[in-house]
Order: sequence, then structure tokens, then C-alpha cells
Amino acid sequence: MTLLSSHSMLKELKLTNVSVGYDGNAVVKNASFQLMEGQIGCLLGPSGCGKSTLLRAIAGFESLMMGEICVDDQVISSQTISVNPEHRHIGMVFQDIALFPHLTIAQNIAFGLSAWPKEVAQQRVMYLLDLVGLTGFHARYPHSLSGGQQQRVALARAIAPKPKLLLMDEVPFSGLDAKLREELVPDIRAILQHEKMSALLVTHDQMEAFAMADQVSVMDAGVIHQTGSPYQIYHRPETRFVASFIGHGDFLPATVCGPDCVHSDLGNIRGELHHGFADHALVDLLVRPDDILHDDDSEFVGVIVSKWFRGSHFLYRVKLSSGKVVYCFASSHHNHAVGQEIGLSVHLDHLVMFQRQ
Ligand SMILES: Nc1ncnc2c1ncn2[C@@H]1O[C@H](COP(=O)(O)OP(=O)(O)OP(=O)(O)O)[C@@H](O)[C@H]1O
Repeated sequence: MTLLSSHSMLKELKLTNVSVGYDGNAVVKNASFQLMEGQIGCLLGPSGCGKSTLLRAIAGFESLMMGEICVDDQVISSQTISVNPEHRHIGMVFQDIALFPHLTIAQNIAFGLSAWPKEVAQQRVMYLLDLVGLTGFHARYPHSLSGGQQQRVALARAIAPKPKLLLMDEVPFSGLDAKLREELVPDIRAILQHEKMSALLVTHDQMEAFAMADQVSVMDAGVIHQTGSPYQIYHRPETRFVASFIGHGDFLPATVCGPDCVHSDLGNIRGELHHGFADHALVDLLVRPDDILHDDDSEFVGVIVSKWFRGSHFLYRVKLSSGKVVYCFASSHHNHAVGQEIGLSVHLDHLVMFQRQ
């Protein structure tokens, strides 16, 4: 089997109808997506949906039941082909960091550089220490570093040999407190972008996915429902699962009443239509908290059933006359009590709807 050429950028990772499983049972079914040069992709989905299994198949640790995985037009996995993991030039950061405790930070980072000329390897280590903000830490040992610093070393170690693609399984964020995660995510994105490295991250945390990724593939029960930018999957979800998994949202029963209009409990709602439903079709309209605003002048009302103060605004849960409950945003000056009736108006740019269930 030919070795994939190293030290060149990934042009394209392409998965076509990939099925992977255990003991003959597919846990990932028909997965297809592409990741292009320099992009950071993310597999996002609930626990057990098959994200790690798909990542492991790309790394070469699981064989395919169907389909193929190509890197730069070369098949690296299919039913008949399986390039060895060590020949794929794919780096991996695992769920537990697993730095070598008996090696210094410099030796940890240099671990994959044994075939490099010593001086070049040393320069690369120093460059990476600087890049991940750990200049001067080269002679320290992992136990003397904080969790966040260890994650940075693990990242430096994984990208040191300049893999074509970096795979990250729930890391480098797991086990860190929320504040540290928030700080580390943009740092890691910046480091990967600086290195022009393509990467694929696995997470069940959508905020992490949004902060890190250019492209998100939303998975459920082994199936990729949609691949798109964070903006697309939030604002243009293509399936009910994506619509309800990403962000807060409610489905408001509605009836199509024109080319860009539906009728609902909250009156006629206008917006760009995407699904091409016929007039009078019964649909469920996706409404996000920021789509429904408190409006004293509106003829449509609801009763507050719960509320959260969010500093700049209140988030209310409001029951409509039909019994349907929806979220509603209000500026933090509009402090209403639970049980109070408030006016509501809907503001949507585009209508995301699914056939009524
Ligand atoms: N080695 C294995 N043998 C048999 N079944 C497995 C094996 N590894 C994973 N599975 C099963 O495959 C399914 C997908 O697991 P996977 O770890 O890929 O999901 P995941 O989305 O990464 O979950 P999490 O977010 O919890 O890590 C699960 O039902 C899991 O129990």
C-alpha cells in the first residue's frame, strides 16, 4: 500500500456512504461528508450516536462495512482497502490526554519526530511551545502543569509531525472546568488556523462545536442528518432532529396560507419559505426564543408559566390560548410575574417548517 505523502496539506477528506459497526451491526450508517483544506469540522450528536466510531474509522482503527473514505483522492478505507493507521498521516488527540509522565514537555512534543533531523525537530518543538503559549516549559514534567496546559502540550504533540488531518475526540476540552474550556476553545482554533491544519472534532456540546468548527455534521442514531456551517444548522435545519437538537426551539402548529405566510395561534406569520408546502398544508413551524418577542401592542397574548433572568434580557416560557407553550425574549426592563398575561409578536426572517406530526 502506498504511503500517503507527508508534510503536505490535506486537500480533501471525503466520506461516501460509510457504514461502520461492531459484530455485523452498523452503528454508523451511510455517512457522507467532505472536509476541505484548512477546515475545522465537527461531528456533533448525543451520546452513543456513533461519533467516536466514525472518527476511529477515519483514523483506521475500525474497518468499513460499506462505502469508502478518501484523502486527496486516494482511498484509505473501503470494504477491501485499509491503509494502516500509521501510514495515514492523521494525528489524533484522545479523550484522556495521556502525556508520557516520565518525559519532559519537550520530549513529549518531540515524540513523533524521531525520524526528523535532531536540530529540525528541536526547532519544531520550540516553535510549538511558543505557539501554544508555553515558552520556557520545555524542561518541566507533565505533573507540574495545569489541566489546560497539559491539553496544550497534547495538542502540540499531535500536530508536531504535521499530520494532514487532526482528529480530536471530545478533547482537548474534557475534564476542564467551564471557564477554562471557554478560554481554550478559541485558542485551539487559532492554533489550528495558524498551522493551516484541517481537523475533525467530536463533541456533544453544541457551543463547543459552534466556537470551533467551520462545518458541523449533526448525527443521531448513526445517521448524519445535516452537514453545514453553524449558521446553517441553526437557522436552516433540514430535519426535525436538527431543529430540536440545536438551540432552544418549539414547534408551533400552523397552516400554510400563501407563498410566504403561515397562520398560527400568534396570527399570520410572514417569512421566506423554504420547504415548498402547498396552501392549507398543516405544518409545525420552528420558533426560537429570539423569534417571539414581548410586545404590549400585540393582540396576541400568552400567560407566563416560568421565567429566567439573563442579565440583558428575560427568557419567558409562555402558554398560548391553544395550550401550546413557547419561549419568548423580553428586554430586562420588562419584568413580569409568572401567571401574568403578556402580548406577543413573532419576528421571523425565514420559515422553517416540517409536516405536522
Ligand atoms: N467496541 C465496541 N463493541 C461493540 N459496540 C460498541 C463498541 N464501541 C462502541 N459501541 C457501541 O456503538 C455505539 C456508538 O458508540 P460511539 O462511542 O461511537 O458513540 P459516541 O457518539 O461517540 O458516544 P459518546 O459521545 O458517549 O462518546 C454505542 O451504542 C456503543 O455502545
